[in-house]
Amino acid sequence: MTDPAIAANGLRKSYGDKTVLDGVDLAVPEGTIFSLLGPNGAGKTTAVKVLSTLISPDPASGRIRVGGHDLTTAPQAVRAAIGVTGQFSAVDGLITGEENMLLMADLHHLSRLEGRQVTAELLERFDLTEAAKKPASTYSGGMKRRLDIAMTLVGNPRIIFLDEPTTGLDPRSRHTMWQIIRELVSDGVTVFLTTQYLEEADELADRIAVLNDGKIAAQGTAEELKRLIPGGHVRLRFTDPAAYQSAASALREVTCDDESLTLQLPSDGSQRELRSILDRLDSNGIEADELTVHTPDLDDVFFALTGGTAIPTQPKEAAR
Ligand SMILES: Nc1ncnc2c1ncn2[C@@H]1O[C@H](COP(=O)(O)OP(=O)(O)OP(=O)(O)O)[C@@H](O)[C@H]1O
Repeated sequence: MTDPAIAANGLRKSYGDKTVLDGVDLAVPEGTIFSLLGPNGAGKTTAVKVLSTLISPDPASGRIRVGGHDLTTAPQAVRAAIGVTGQFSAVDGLITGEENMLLMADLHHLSRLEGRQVTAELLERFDLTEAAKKPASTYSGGMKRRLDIAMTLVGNPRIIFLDEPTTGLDPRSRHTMWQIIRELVSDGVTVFLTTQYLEEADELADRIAVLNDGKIAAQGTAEELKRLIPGGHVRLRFTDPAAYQSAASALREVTCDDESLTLQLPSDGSQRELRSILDRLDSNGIEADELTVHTPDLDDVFFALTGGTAIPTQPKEAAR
C-alpha cells in the first residue's frame, strides 16, 4: 500500500497557553479530497498552516508526514510537493494576471519559454486568457481565486491545500471552483480542503473530519457521518388502508399518520435495517406503495458534533 499523501499523528499546536490543536490524527490517501470542517476558530487554518510548513507544530506532536516527507526534518521537500491557496492569497493586484503567473514560473526556475507555455495553458484552463493583460486588482473574487489556483499549479504540486476556497463566491463561481477541484483530483492531485460550507464537503470530499475543541470529533465519508446521529428514518406510504393498518401492527416503533396512510420508523438507513423492515412486511404479506429513506444531512451532523449534543460512539468502519 502506498503512503498516505498526508499523515499526522497527534498533531498539536498552541499559541502561548492557548491550545488550538490538541492531538489531531489525520490520514489522507493520495488522489482524494479530504475536507476539514469546523466552527469559526476551531483551528482549521492553523492545521493548514502547520501541514504546509508555514508554522511549526508543537514539539509534543507525533509524526507528521506530507508527500512522504517528514514535516519537521524535511520541510523543504514538503514545500516542493505542495501548493497552498486560500486566505493568504499570493496574487499581486498591481500587476496583470499573466505577470503574476510569469513571476511564479520564475520562482520555480522555469525557462522563459516554459514559463510562457505553462502560463498560457493555465490561463486558458482557468478561463482567464481574456483578462490576462489586465491588473489582477480589477478581477472579480472568483477570477482572483482561479488565478490563485492557476499560480499554485505552475509548480505542479501533487498535494494542494485549499483554505476556504469558495468563501464569498456567488453560486455560479462556487460551482466553477468545485469543477476545478474535481479536475485536479482526476489528475491524481490530493486536495486538503477547509470549508465552512457543509454542502461543499458533502459534494466534494471523499472523507470529512469535523474539528471541535482542538480534536477531531468524528471523521468518515459524508454518509458515515450522517449515520452517526439520530434522526434517520424510513417512511412507508400506502394507498390501501387495510395494508396500512396491518403494517402499523406488524412493525415496531412506528409513528402513524392516518390521513396520509404513512408510517414512519426510526432507522439508520443501513442495508441490514432495511432488510429487516422489508422481511417483516413480506412475512405478513404486506406491500407498501412507496418506501423512502431519510438520513440526517451534514448540517445535523455538524450541529450535533460541535454543539455539545451527545452522539453515539463512532462505529468501527467509520473510524477507520
Ligand atoms: N498567531 C496566533 N496567535 C494567537 N492565537 C491565534 C493565532 N492564530 C490563530 N489563533 C487562534 O487560534 C484559534 C484557531 O484559529 P484558526 O484561524 O485556525 O481557526 P479556523 O478554524 O480557521 O477559523 P475560521 O473558520 O474563523 O477561519 C482561534 O481562537 C484564533 O484566535
